[in-house]
Amino acid sequence: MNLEVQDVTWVRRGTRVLEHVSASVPTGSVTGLIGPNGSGKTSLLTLLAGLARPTSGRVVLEGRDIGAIPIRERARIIALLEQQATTSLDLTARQVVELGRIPHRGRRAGAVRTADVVRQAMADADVLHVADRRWQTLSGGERQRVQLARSLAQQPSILMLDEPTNHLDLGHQIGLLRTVRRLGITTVAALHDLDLAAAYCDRLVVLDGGRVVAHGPAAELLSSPLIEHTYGVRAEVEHHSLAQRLTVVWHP
Ligand SMILES: Nc1ncnc2c1ncn2[C@@H]1O[C@H](COP(=O)(O)OP(=O)(O)OP(=O)(O)O)[C@@H](O)[C@H]1O
Repeated sequence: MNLEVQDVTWVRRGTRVLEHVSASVPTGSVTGLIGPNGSGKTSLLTLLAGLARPTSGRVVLEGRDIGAIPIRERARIIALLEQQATTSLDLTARQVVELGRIPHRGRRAGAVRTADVVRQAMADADVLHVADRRWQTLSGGERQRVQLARSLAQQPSILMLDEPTNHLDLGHQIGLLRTVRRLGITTVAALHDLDLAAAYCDRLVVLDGGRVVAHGPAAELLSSPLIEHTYGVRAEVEHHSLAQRLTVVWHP
């Protein structure tokens, strides 16, 4: 599923939160959105997920304007894991994950057993052991992983993740991004951790002030000038020979 942002500008309540943004999300790739707080990452994910319309420009999914795709059809294609995903309902973790199956309800073609899909999604997100716990009793990291399982249960072609590693310990941060890579779903993830972004993304798009200031292969894009210019932080970007990836060493 090819997804493209074409010269998008979005004005929200008088603020220009995205300006002339163009980007493409190649099928099967993991694209990282990086940039400082308020640079427009969540806004771009919101438009990519078709949850709002840009002021100008287009978001195009397989040649169709995303706004023209009916909500239920869109929900079978795209899952969005929001930054503060929550539920006010008194549900168990498993029931929260089952909500991901709603867009597929009543469909006979290729019917799969909901219970199997839900179990697999919970295994992938490492939350089977909390399946029967009430949502409200889960820790922040457990909730985050249950919401990931809910997105995976949606069986989307495209996965949007807004700061998915929030609340997660180091092992689960790595585990989540490895899982996403292993599943091979086309993914767009807003990330703050530049080491993780360099290690697990194929491509990076760098936003600053609502504009794309750099984009390219994750293995090459990060540099000292880019980090200093974008984040106002002096840092060295080194190739770690043992880990075989770029690492960012910042100066105090
Ligand atoms: N509903 C809204 N109405 C008006 N402006 C908004 C709205 N939501 C966000 N903004 C503004 O849009 C800009 C981009 O916000 P956005 O949440 O997309 O940034 P972000 O890069 O995801 O930030 P963070 O890293 O802090 O999550 C910010 O200036 C923000 O204040």
